[in-house]
Amino acid sequence: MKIIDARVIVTSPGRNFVTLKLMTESGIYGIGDATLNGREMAVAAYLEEHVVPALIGRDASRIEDTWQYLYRGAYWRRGPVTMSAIGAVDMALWDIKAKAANMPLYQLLGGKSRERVMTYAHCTGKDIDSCLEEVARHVELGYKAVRVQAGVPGIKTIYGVAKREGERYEPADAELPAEHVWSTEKYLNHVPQLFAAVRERFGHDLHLLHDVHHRLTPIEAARLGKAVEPYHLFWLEDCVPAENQESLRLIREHTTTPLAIGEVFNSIHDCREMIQNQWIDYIRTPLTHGGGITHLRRIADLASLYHVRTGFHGPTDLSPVCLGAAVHFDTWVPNFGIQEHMPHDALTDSVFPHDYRFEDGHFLVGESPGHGVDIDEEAAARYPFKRASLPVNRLEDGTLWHW
Ligand SMILES: O=C(O)C(=O)C[C@H](O)[C@H](O)CO
Ligand SMILES: [Mg+2]
Repeated sequence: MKIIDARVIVTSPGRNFVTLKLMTESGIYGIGDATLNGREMAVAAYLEEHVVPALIGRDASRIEDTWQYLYRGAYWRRGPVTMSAIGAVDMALWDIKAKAANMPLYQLLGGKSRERVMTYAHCTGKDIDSCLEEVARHVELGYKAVRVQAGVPGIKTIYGVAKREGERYEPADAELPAEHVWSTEKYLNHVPQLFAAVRERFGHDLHLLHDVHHRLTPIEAARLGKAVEPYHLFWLEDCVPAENQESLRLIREHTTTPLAIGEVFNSIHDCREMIQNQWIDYIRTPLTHGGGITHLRRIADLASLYHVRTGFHGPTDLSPVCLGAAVHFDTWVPNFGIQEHMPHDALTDSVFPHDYRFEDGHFLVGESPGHGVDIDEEAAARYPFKRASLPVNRLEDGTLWHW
């Protein structure tokens, strides 16, 4: 079954998405998500200029060979742009293979390991009280797990908290990077109070998560991990920037708070040491940025040997195509932990019709052949690309810090 055509579709129904559509001679097509927030056009150009020409005429059924061809064949291995491009091709090829087999993707991966996929929502508020209201609202919606982030007194703009009350949080909120000011001390003093308040009101059954968003040093992360131990977090996420995998060792030696990391990783080599040393509990690399199903399967298998479970990144800046494929992966993968869920808005959902469903705090996988997500190209064409950038962070003295 030869690939006869490929289209890179850039659309912005509220925010930017890059989608790869591969057409085969049999009429079956596959869809892959190639969205890299704030750097969308780099992946679109990589696909259009360097990948698509090499795909035409290839056998769509040779998924592994195509993966190796694009990875080894580029000579320049790894990196978010390369791996997102490969991820989109891989996702589209698995979609084609599953459609050709007339099976939902999870069947092709090995069938169901579970009936439903636990997911967590984001609860944010400008202060602790409004955050508690958001937790109450999400408990009401059925969520069994929530990520809790609140404004910190003395910090004007903080990761994870919407600009205005009632608005959705969107990190890429300006054409050029907005500048935020960060104070580690103010943050570290505040977070334990937030979790004390959540546990006091909601008890210990609800799973609680928190995203540090790479802002601490290892010893500061160790301090935070210890401070929140009484509140039994499901995980503490991205507590340090992790180019240096060894830095996770120190944190691990000091705290029993479970650690999740990896939403900015794109290869097994980014997390190999931390998995093999059991310094983390959850690996978050998503299908799009991590080279697709073929590569994430390899990461998940390695992780399973060391009691590390998956907790895929699932923000609104990955398209419903990535989320749909992830729900299939999550339904199959034996060492599943949790799936992030930042709901897309109705406009995005209308551009990407899908058959996964949310019910009672879980995703339910669809039964249509493939990964169950499509793109309405006519609708997509109505929303042209709009440049949007992620913010940068500075310490109070002006030093550029991690955002
Ligand atoms: O969802 C999360 O855990 C994030 O950290 C979201 C990121 O800030 C976002 O995807 C950046 O594009
Ligand atoms: Mg995160």
